[in-house]
Amino acid sequence: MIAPQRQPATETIVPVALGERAYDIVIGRDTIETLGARIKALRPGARVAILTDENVARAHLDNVTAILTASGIEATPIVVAPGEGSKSYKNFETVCEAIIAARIERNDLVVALGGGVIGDLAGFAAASVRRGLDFVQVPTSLLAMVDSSVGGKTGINSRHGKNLIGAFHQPILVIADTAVLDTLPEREFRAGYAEVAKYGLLGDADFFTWLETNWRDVYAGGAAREHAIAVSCRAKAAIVARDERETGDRALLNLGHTFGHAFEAGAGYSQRLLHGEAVALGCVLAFEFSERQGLLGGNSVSRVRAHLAEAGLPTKINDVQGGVPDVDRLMELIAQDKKVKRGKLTFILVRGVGQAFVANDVDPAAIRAFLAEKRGS
Ligand SMILES: NC(=O)c1ccc[n+]([C@@H]2O[C@H](COP(=O)([O-])OP(=O)(O)OC[C@H]3O[C@@H](n4cnc5c(N)ncnc54)[C@H](O)[C@@H]3O)[C@@H](O)[C@H]2O)c1
Ligand SMILES: O=C(O)C(=O)C[C@@H](O)[C@H](O)[C@H](O)COP(=O)(O)O
Ligand SMILES: [Zn+2]
Repeated sequence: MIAPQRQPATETIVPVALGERAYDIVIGRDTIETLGARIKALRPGARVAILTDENVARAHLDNVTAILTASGIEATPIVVAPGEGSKSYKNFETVCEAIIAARIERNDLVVALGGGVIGDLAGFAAASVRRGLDFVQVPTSLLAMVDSSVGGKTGINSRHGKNLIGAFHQPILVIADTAVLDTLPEREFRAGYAEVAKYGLLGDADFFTWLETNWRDVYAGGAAREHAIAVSCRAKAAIVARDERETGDRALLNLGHTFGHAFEAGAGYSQRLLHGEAVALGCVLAFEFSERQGLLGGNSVSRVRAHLAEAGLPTKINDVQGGVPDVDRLMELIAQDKKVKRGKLTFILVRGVGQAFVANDVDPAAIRAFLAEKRGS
């Protein structure tokens, strides 16, 4: 029986149906209050290491520690610098050593308290220390709530490209407390919205239409925001449940990412271009490229561009602070994408809004010419 300290007003539970690796995503205001009780119910007697970053620690670490302490759970905090640069070999070592030093053992847990950077880093450390520790995701950014905390992709970046070192390692629980978003900077919220819109673009035209009408309410908070988070989590959970390790249509979740990841790497994994911003731009380019390939007509491209731009996201290469690398470097980065097989490029292309598909063997010359035109070189 789970007895939370303070009962959240409403909570939505989205199950991720992965057999013996199944878990719940618990969504709603104040759901973080249930963290201690839920951990106790899932892993009685476990101690935890909480990985977080400096910004999230300032806003939420004391509260989370108090919630765990109230349930009799001993917690050791590990705090890293904020930002994409923290998904590095150096931090991976620091975090693994800190988990080991805290004597987190196989019956214990790692808690990822933060955005996608913390979730990816904590998950990879948990997958690796003592050959695998369980972990809990407590996402604190919109992006982490709708995407990175779900599905078990964990990892760090390489100079050759994004997320090239990592593991599939599912969390045992995800607690997405929407109240935590009250402290999230606006630019970060907008970046997370790109991944929300992605679900509409890749497979749910009605959701995209709903977002076109209701996005301001999603930004404002309240019921529309919780609805958008729940729809996104349901979409991701369904895809992950049928293709956990991306042997098939999980790749749809990569819409916009092949272009986007190359731009992020090109920006040195810096604040010049956030992941969600790169995804927004990448989605527009995926629609434009698909149109160029004769795959879609009508007003889809202008619709997608207009919506993402009005939501405050970059939609043109010129929107990237400091620009993007030259085409040779972009093609080098794209060649390292994890979807590449024997040198053949895979892109997620579209036949319309909500109609994405996995295109294998996309002509590199066509991508190169398209990028050269788009960056004006
Ligand atoms: N594993 C996956 O399936 C998956 C999916 C999507 C993205 N990702 C990864 O996620 C990362 C991006 O995640 P992100 O956008 O959350 O970035 P992030 O983790 O850098 O967090 C964004 C920023 O907001 C701050 N922050 C987070 N929550 C806050 C809060 N509640 N209050 C105040 N500040 C807060 C952080 O300190 C950081 O500065 C990328 O590395 C991307 O590759 C992974
Ligand atoms: O969960 C997935 O699968 C995704 O592709 C979600 C993406 O939003 C996310 O950015 C993911 O980390 C990208 O995966 P990668 O395999 O291209 O690194
Ligand atoms: Zn992403």
